[in-house]
Amino acid sequence: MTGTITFEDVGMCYRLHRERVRSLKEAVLGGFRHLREADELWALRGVSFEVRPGEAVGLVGANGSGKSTLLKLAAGVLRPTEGRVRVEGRVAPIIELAAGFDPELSGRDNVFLNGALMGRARRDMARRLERIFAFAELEGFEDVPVKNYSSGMYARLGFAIAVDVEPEILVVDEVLAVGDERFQARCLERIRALLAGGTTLFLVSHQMDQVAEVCRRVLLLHRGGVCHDGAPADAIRRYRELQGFTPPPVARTG
Ligand SMILES: Nc1ncnc2c1ncn2[C@@H]1O[C@H](COP(=O)(O)OP(=O)(O)OP(=O)(O)O)[C@@H](O)[C@H]1O
Repeated sequence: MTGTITFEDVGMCYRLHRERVRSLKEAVLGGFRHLREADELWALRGVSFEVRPGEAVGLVGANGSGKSTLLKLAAGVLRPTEGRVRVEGRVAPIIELAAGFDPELSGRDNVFLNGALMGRARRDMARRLERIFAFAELEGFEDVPVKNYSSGMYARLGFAIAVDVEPEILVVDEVLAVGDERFQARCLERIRALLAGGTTLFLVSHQMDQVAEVCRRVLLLHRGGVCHDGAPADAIRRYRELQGFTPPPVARTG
């Protein structure tokens, strides 16, 4: 069904190349060369779940637990080493700053580039240009190469493009944290409007209040596996337990 994301026993293994200096004896005998060793790192292993059309699912976990890797698999940017990822519907990924952007090109040309990456015709994107720059509040920056944008401006443009193309699945990685508070509020408002229209949302965030506000279900990742899948309050409590974190007491007034 359109808007569905299915992971079946998914594993993702990265190859890491590490440089190791040989011992003095090895170096003298073999010449001063660095030895390259290939190590495997399983960022995800045995991950299975299904996100149904119109669901708003949060993804939380400590740094390095595999959240971005999981989103990149859902967005089709990565292919799993093992298992199966099935995505039915048009995905608009807002993955990481500058993903899908060419820094040398102008903001306008990057809109066309991003549109093409999401399978949109140039004519279609031309029709959307003005609205995209208006939502991003970047009028006047259409012809500036995006390498001269600030990180917040990048994030604004990326978000504005993704939400304008009416995606069936919106995949959002942490970018909301980059925009200023007012822009974050506008992004959340737009996300809610898309959810009301039936868009599926997959959201990574370290801001637990944001996750609890937008999502009805949360997956908690721990060392590359899903260790909780359920109501946001329970997942957030487990997450904090795993981190050994107790939120500070709320200050009382009056
Ligand atoms: N391109 C890559 N090559 C090698 N290892 C990688 C690559 N990308 C991620 N990793 C490793 O995979 C693991 C999971 O990384 P990932 O970025 O998915 O975590 P994350 O939960 O999104 O972290 P964060 O909260 O810091 O963004 C980490 O150990 C990381 O070092």
